[in-house]
Amino acid sequence: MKVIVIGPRGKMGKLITQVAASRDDMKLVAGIAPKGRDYVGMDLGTVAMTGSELGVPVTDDLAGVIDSCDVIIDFSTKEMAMEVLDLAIAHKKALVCGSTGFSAEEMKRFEDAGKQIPMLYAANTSKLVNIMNKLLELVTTTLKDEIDIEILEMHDQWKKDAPSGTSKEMGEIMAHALGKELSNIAVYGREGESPREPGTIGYHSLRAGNIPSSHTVFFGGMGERLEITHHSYNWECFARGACDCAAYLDGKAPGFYSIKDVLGL
Ligand SMILES: NC(=O)C1=CN([C@@H]2O[C@H](COP(=O)(O)OP(=O)(O)OC[C@H]3O[C@@H](n4cnc5c(N)ncnc54)[C@H](OP(=O)(O)O)[C@@H]3O)[C@@H](O)[C@H]2O)C=CC1
Ligand SMILES: O=C(O)C1=N[C@H](C(=O)O)C[C@H](O)C1
Repeated sequence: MKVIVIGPRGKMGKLITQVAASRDDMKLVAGIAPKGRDYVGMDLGTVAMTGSELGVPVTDDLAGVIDSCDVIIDFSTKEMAMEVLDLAIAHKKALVCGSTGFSAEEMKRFEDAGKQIPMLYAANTSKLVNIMNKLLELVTTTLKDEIDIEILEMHDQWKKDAPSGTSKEMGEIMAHALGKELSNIAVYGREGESPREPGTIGYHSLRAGNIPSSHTVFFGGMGERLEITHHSYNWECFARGACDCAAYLDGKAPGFYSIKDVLGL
């Protein structure tokens, strides 16, 4: 399948380009940069450091190249995501979006896009994180209000959003398992904030150095606690997952897909 990568100089965009370039079932046809970057016009392989030239350019004109692709992979920014989404719908192209930090209204736009194009949104494309989500569902469904739930996530100092998209998704999964529509967000340890209330889910975000990604969910019971943790050592697991999501969309009918479909979870 023919692939366009948005933001090929970014941390994720670069790795996704490298993984896609190494796959026999994918052919990169362009990389998309923000308007006017000095690397526009350069070879995608050079920009994304794939080890050799790919013979396709980085451009800042998605509309001009979009018809040459089957699928777009977008891990860039939440602002760019909406522009990419509109163009994907207008040109009937499959889209994988893994960016985070969206409002409920923006998430609804992704969901609605599934009526017109094959659309896959995944806040986390690691296989192990998505298996961890099943474990969270099991513990919460089993114990309900018997336990206190706290999510601690750690990322690098450059991450723009907090809490992470993954921890918001984990909170939603567990709130749903508790029979609640929305999780209550509780933050502790700051002056003037009240102590923990029963039935809430606490979110804690830590940003330091170049930590790739860590998520721990603490289930606090009486006299015991369970901690379930995922650590990534780098961002490769997310890039591989992103390409698996794109390959999954090949030939699919319009629909709003999730990584659970890709992994059969
Ligand atoms: N779903 C998942 O599993 C994962 C999701 N993420 C999410 O992916 C997103 C990107 O993360 P990360 O790679 O760390 O971020 P970076 O800041 O490293 O990269 C973002 C890239 O987007 C590019 N960009 C910005 N605006 C535009 C635009 N208008 N058009 C085209 N490209 C644009 C930037 O270009 P330039 O370099 O020129 O400034 C940059 O290369 C975040 O939302 C993050 O949370 C991250 C890891 C895993
Ligand atoms: O920005 C990152 O790095 C990551 N972002 C995603 C998120 O917000 O959950 C996924 C992963 O944690 C890495």
